[in-house]
Amino acid sequence: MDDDPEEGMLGWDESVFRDEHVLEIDYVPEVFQHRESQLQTLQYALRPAVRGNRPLNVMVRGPPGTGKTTAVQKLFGELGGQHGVRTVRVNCQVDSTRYAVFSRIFEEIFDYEPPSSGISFKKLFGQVAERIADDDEVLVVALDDVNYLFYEDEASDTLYSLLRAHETHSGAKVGVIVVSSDLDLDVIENLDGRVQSVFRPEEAYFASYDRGEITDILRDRVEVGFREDAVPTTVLDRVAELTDEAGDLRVGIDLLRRAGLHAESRASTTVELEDVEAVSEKAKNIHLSRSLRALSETERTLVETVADCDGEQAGDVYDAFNDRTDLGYTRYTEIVNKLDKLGLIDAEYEQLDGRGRSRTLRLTHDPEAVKERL
Ligand SMILES: Nc1ncnc2c1ncn2[C@@H]1O[C@H](COP(=O)(O)OP(=O)(O)OP(=O)(O)O)[C@@H](O)[C@H]1O
Repeated sequence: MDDDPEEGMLGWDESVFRDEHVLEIDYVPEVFQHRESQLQTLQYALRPAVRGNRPLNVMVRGPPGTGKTTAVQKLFGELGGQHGVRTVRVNCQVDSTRYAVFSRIFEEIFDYEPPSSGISFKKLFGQVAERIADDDEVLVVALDDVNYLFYEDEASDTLYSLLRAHETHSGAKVGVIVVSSDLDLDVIENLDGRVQSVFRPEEAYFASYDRGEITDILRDRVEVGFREDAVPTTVLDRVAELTDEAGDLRVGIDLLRRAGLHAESRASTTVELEDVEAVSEKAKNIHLSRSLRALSETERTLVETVADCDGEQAGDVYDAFNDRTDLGYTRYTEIVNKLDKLGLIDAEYEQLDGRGRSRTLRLTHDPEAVKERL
């Protein structure tokens, strides 16, 4: 029929997907390949907790999309079933002060929010510490995206309170996992001496996946997420290639989902290369959003400034940045280098006629797409 609204689409009951949910961003995968040594480090550090003792602290680092949060979720899933262990994951982008972190821990422990009428930190802390000491529980706190606590200058105080809880409440045993994708942030060096002496974490480094690893991981997703034979190897390989270029596994997972939806929209029961190409720009933006989200206020201001002065020389961009922030040239150069390393800008030296060399700053993404996400 000419005017059939479903013409050109798969029917509502047909799909390329077997379980689309596994391609959603908050899905915790059943199979977690290529992170064995990192999981071992975490297990080694947390093992004492299962025996009722204070665990070792851990610092989890590595570029975006390398499985850091997933590793913590998997481990907490296992530990949460153990008697006498309490695990709490705090997203520090949402809870970026010591008070907010402890409110979140309070809520997890008591199953209700602390009174919003503003109880003092001392009281909030006291109730949390008393409860775990009384229940003889070991508390393991993961501070995910811990860089936000540093931006707010709350990291030392937060860690200090967590790691020294036993001094005011004997029997309160707490271990901390800090998670950060900010590779420039030297977590330890930025802490007060009084915290450094008690923190001393084990390190678990999550390196970027190589092309083969990306393909393995995406193949697992395809197997559970798509109907048999819906995604040919050529398509999987192309998705892996684009994911490798973007350097973030999220891009690959999003690309698979979008390509599947695109195939359905043209009434195909198999995903083809044309579906991948049609959605690849959109999928890359998921990495852009994630990268921008992890930046501090000042770093974002510089991204915005570069968006406004795209292709201009570093000195001119600095003048515009300085107008907005009042920051000096040294700090400016540090941020330029960081954004360059993160792949958000290209800072390339160019020869100026007879005037030596200067860096030219360009965004690596479309300035409008960047501004929309700031
Ligand atoms: N080894 C793996 N196997 C299966 N899926 C994975 C693996 N590593 C990462 N993923 C998937 O990739 C996505 C990003 O992973 P995750 O959030 O754990 O990364 P991250 O290192 O914490 O990133 P960020 O630093 O940006 O927060 C998630 O959807 C996750 O399911």
